[in-house]
Amino acid sequence: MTPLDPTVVPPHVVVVGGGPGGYEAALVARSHGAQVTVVEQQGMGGAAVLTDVVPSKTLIATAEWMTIADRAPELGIRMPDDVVDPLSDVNVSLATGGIPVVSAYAAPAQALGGAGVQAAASAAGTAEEKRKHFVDLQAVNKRVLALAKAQSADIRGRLEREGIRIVHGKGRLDGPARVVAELADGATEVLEADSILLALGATPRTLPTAVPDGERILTWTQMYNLRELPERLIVVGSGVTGAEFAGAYNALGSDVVLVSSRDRVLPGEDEDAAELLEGVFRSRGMTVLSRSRAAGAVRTDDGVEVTLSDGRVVHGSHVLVAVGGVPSTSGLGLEEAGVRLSESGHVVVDRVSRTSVRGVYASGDCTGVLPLASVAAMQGRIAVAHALGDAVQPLALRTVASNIFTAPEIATVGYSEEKLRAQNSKFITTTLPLARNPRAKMLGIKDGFVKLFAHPEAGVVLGGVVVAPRASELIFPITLAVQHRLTVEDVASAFTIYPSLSGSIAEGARVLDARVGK
Ligand SMILES: Cc1cc2nc3c(=O)[nH]c(=O)nc-3n(C[C@H](O)[C@H](O)[C@H](O)COP(=O)(O)OP(=O)(O)OC[C@H]3O[C@@H](n4cnc5c(N)ncnc54)[C@H](O)[C@@H]3O)c2cc1C
Ligand SMILES: NC(=O)c1ccc[n+]([C@@H]2O[C@H](COP(=O)([O-])OP(=O)(O)OC[C@H]3O[C@@H](n4cnc5c(N)ncnc54)[C@H](O)[C@@H]3O)[C@@H](O)[C@H]2O)c1
Repeated sequence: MTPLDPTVVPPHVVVVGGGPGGYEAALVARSHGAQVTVVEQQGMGGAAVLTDVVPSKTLIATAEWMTIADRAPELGIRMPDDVVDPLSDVNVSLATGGIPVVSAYAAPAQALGGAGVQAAASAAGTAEEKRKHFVDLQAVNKRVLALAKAQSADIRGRLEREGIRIVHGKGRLDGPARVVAELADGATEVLEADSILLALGATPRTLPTAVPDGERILTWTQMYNLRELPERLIVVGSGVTGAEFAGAYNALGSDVVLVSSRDRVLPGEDEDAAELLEGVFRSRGMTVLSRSRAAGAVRTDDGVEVTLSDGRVVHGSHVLVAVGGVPSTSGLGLEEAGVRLSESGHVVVDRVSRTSVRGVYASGDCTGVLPLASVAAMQGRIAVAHALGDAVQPLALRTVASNIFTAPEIATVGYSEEKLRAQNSKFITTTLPLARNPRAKMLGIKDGFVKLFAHPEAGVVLGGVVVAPRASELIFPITLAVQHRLTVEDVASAFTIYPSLSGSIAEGARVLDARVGK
């Protein structure tokens, strides 16, 4: 970015909202020489850091260890329960010299330290019952919240070090060039701005018939206050949020019922990946109620009752309502200032994040473009670059990589199969099941695949899907290929480690390369 002329008064950029759509932009504007104020009502990092991305992925990190532990017996690690019975008990003690055998769950528990997985051995009960003894949800959530708080403090510190002013309060527009911040003590502060960036984010959508009480009927932002593992968690909504929480709690040991309004979980995602995940969910004991809409939820004496629209009633100890988000755009003077909102309440923006008002930009979840932290940050960066007169590349969603943090994870980049078919594009594709990959066999991984799409004549990689543990890491070579329009030959000719999961990506590229031009 070109720095501003130091002899002129720097422009004042006011950012409303300190999530990824706001704070990244603030840093860019500052590095460009602008005077920058961020108005944030909750905490720096926004919902992404305080309630959404960071806490959910931290919780999932604990759940992931439990999933890994599930594979342990197949890898030759014996559970104390396998050996602790009246006859074998003595043998075990002798064989280990009297030292207690480390539980299959204990290895991850020790590595996790304070992450809430305990190594207590249970002599009896189902797998789920045993897990409950191992997961100390209070400790898990304590870690989750502490990590989120620390991350928020890090971001705040970084912004302050860069000379960005942070105003703790609720911002609203007063015309097209002024933000009024309502401060915690009831006072207001008026901020005149040369450019305004609205990075307002979204909040959980709730159903009027299932009002969250923070104890039994919960939104995802309230899940981290749970002190004990829910006996039976009903998750309403099988979008990414619902699927991630359902998978995590299932792995932690809750009995989970997933209420999915569609034919399959994860509507809009790669069909094969979604089907595989649903199969894995079911095989792990989760109940998936397909084509089932929740009509409402009420508390009972000892739990909750969710009524489905067809009249069926599902009983549980807790219900998580994960039915999407609502943009935080109402009551902030946006329309009064001329900012156009869509019917859903999202701020309408173009590809350089301009709203309908000159000098007012918007980024992130409040725009509804693609609700991902990475996209929010990119929109924010583009917005301030444009506002400060720099040359910008309009937002291109073709190369966005995303990941669903279930077990296995589902990572995608580039064109999806659905999109390629919908636009009648010519493409070739191949799917390599991970079960055939030597490293996967060694690791005991059976569920997953690598799928690639390429142009049939040019051989250019158009997109890909990886379903695997840590698919979020494995997708990167495909992202590079899509970003830089590499061909399947380029990918196939690069060395991969033997044995490695990424070997399947190169192998897939080789399969497609053999078909290019045929
Ligand atoms: C459970 C869950 C998990 C997710 N996991 C991932 C993931 O793994 N990876 C990923 O890329 N994305 C993930 N997302 C999506 C991601 O959280 C969002 O795309 C991202 O938070 C958007 O950033 P943002 O800056 O637009 O909004 P937010 O992060 O919501 O931040 C907006 C901020 O603005 C503040 N604000 C709003 N109005 C005002 C006002 N009037 N005045 C002052 N401040 C205001 C809010 O309090 C908030 O702090 C997840 C979402 C959910 C729900
Ligand atoms: N790992 C990640 O990157 C990640 C994680 C979570 C969320 N996100 C982002 O947040 C966005 C929103 O995801 P989300 O899952 O919160 O919302 P969503 O809108 O994608 O999914 C909500 C689901 O709930 C269903 N639903 C609505 N009402 C229902 C009812 N009464 N009964 C049963 N089902 C009902 C909808 O049909 C939909 O499938 C995603 O598009 C994603 O980009 C990303």
